[in-house]
Amino acid sequence: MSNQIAVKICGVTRPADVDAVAAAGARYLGFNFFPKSPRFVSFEMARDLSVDTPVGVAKVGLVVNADDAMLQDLTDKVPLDFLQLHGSETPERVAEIRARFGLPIIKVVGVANAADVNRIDSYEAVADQILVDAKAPKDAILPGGNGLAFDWGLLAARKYWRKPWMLAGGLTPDNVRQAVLRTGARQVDVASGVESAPGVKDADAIHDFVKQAQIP
Ligand SMILES: O=C(O)c1ccccc1N[C@@H]1O[C@H](COP(=O)(O)O)[C@@H](O)[C@H]1O
Repeated sequence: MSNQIAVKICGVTRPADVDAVAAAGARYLGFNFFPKSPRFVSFEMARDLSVDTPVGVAKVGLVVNADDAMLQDLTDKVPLDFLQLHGSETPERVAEIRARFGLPIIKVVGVANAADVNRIDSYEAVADQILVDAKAPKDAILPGGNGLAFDWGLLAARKYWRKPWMLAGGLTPDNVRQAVLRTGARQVDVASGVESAPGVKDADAIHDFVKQAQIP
């Protein structure tokens, strides 16, 4: 039976992580190309991990305000299914990347208040999916992957967009069920919440997360 709530496990770095993601029944895995992340992988590492990834698991490349040269090199070297834009890319830049590199785009919008939720509207026409994440604190080194949740109540009035969307930010095996029930999300994404240490994925936690995300 396929999982009704699609799960993305972001920031895999080892072949064992790919195996754990596939065994748990997650729909997507993410390779993180942001150099300051503890989950960073080189293009070569991601290409090797891609070979191990079963066809039923979509490979997402996470980049932050990447320029065309970086994206060209990335898409030449790594067989990705999606690009996840986790920076301050404008709707115009999202449309440009989508047209130039020919991959579906997951655009991340960081949310801390109702105005941030309204910003999602401007990306609906240009992105293939929206990822609603907690907005990173101003002094944070990472624009995501900080294990911070936002007030899910902010989505109460506006959780139905025309494009598929994912919920992210501080999700764990312990809170993902509540998050799905509170927000109506059909897709969820996690990085730090399934790790034993920053950048080190835990197979049991991945399994638990995917299981807990499913509403009986
Ligand atoms: O995980 C990272 O290191 C990271 C770095 C830069 C941008 C985004 C990053 N991760 C993404 O952040 C969200 C939420 O992460 P968490 O579950 O709260 O740890 C997730 O979408 C990752 O894709």
